[in-house]
Amino acid sequence: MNQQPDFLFYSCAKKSEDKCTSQISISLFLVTPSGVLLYGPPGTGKTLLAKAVATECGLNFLSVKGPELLNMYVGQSEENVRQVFRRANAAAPCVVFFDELDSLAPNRGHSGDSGGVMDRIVSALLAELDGVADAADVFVLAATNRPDLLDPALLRPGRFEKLVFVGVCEDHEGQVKILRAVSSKIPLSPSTSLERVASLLPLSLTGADMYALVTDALYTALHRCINAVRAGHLQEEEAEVLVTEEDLQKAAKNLVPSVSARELAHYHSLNTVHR
Ligand SMILES: Nc1ncnc2c1ncn2[C@@H]1O[C@H](COP(=O)(O)OP(=O)(O)OP(=O)(O)O)[C@@H](O)[C@H]1O
Repeated sequence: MNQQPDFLFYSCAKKSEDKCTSQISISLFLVTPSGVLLYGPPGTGKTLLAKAVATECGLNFLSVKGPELLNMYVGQSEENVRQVFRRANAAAPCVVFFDELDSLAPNRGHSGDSGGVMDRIVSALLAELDGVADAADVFVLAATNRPDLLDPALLRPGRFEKLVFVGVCEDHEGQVKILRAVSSKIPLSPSTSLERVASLLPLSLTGADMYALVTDALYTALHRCINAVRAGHLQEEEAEVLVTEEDLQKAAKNLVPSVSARELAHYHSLNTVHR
């Protein structure tokens, strides 16, 4: 099964407004006792989505970055993997989320380490995943930017059987929703139209790019405010930082998408392979 990207883009931005997305997330779990693998370019909201799923389902959330489990001492990395599952069982009902899964479970025999350490970690992970399939209230989610590097045994039934592609936003409507979410804590001038700002954006931006855009506009507004106080045009106590539409438009002009067209095409080809 492969969910369409739209639901994923909007799931975080719309979390509080639209219960429909969370219902999709919940049903994703209810229909599958196995794990779900989120894959796609960096910064598209895979981690956010995993957190949103746990929150919406009212489950505990245990997040582990793959490289954190790697250890130089013999046998310790495998033990770290087993410990994560022990902690997940203790925290059940719980979502355990493995970020950067490719660093933990590369294709066996191709990882290039001399002692076969990575192979043993993958085997330990597979054994734990098989065990978790029997535990009704521990759900496994993982994310990767490189699904092509993963050990294929991970994708077999009962393990990460469901693959979900999380791509960039491909319409301005979706971009407005993400802009709204990432600017929710920023003082925007009331006349700002996020629709007009979104209409200037290329359709290849990740959520993280849009967060960078809004932060850039905030810095411009901050500098304006500081300069006005320094020049004596404003008293410090009456200075108010307000991000205007012009600030956002300027940031939009300077923004370079973090994922190139070539990389996007590569992810789309992977999406077709895993569909
Ligand atoms: N759909 C979205 N809605 C709102 N904000 C988003 C969205 N996607 C990304 N962001 C912003 O980008 C930041 C990074 O997102 P996140 O860490 O979830 O991406 P990721 O796909 O897990 O990245 P990586 O692959 O590098 O781990 C978030 O903290 C948030 O500010």
